[in-house]
Amino acid sequence: MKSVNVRNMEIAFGETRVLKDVCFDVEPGECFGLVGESGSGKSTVLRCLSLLLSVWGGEVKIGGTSVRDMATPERCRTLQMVFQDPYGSLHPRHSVRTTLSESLIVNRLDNHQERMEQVLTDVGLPIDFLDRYPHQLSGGQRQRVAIARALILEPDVLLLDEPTSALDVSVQAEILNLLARLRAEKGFTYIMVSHDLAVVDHMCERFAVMQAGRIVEILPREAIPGNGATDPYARELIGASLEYERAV
Ligand SMILES: Nc1ncnc2c1ncn2[C@@H]1O[C@H](COP(=O)(O)OP(=O)(O)OP(=O)(O)O)[C@@H](O)[C@H]1O
Repeated sequence: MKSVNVRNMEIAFGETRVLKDVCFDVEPGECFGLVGESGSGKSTVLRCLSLLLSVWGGEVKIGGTSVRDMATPERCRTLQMVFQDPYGSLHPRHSVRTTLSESLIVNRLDNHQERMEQVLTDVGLPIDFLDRYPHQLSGGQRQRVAIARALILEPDVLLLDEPTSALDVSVQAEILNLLARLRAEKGFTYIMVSHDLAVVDHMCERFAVMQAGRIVEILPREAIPGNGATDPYARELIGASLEYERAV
């Protein structure tokens, strides 16, 4: 299990400063949430962390090593990302076998068939799904394949960018339960972006509230039910979510 330490992360697109002095620490094996209004910079934090965006200021350490000091194969085996949209993130003409074996080939791992069968079993899919294509899968099954693709390199840290928000409500709980089970079994550290505080309450030990590129408060999940936030924006966000839940 590995810790994640983010220090003074900042990035600008043109003249617009999108992240400003973002700092947080995630314990080994913890699930840490990022919440906040649309455009506050949550996904950008994950994209900087994973070096999908490379030109940013500050430092990220995973298990004490700076992500910038890791060679690409080491970084891929340390940190993987699962995206919101399982339709967009899988290549439509690649079978599940091709999708999973690509990472194994690039990272020069052996025992492909055994690893692919194990990872499909881990995400609760039958082994004969290896020969299916994305259009032959439901939304939930596609997201399971996307999770399998992230898991097959046996990373320490998973970055989850709204992993259930593109799915039907009935499937969301299944995927969240799968992610919770995998964390318990494999000791992953999760950083999870969500706009849904009920999901954060279910999954995360702590969460950061972001507004306009800054973290305004870091709270334990226990702060949600009684709205224990002190920052005015964080109080407003939690208050609105509690009100919504009472109304539905
Ligand atoms: N490559 C880019 N070029 C220019 N601006 C960008 C780029 N990527 C993100 N932004 C801007 O940065 C800001 C933060 O975007 P980001 O996607 O991180 O927000 P978010 O909090 O994840 O929002 P949402 O909840 O809607 O996904 C937005 O104003 C967005 O338009």
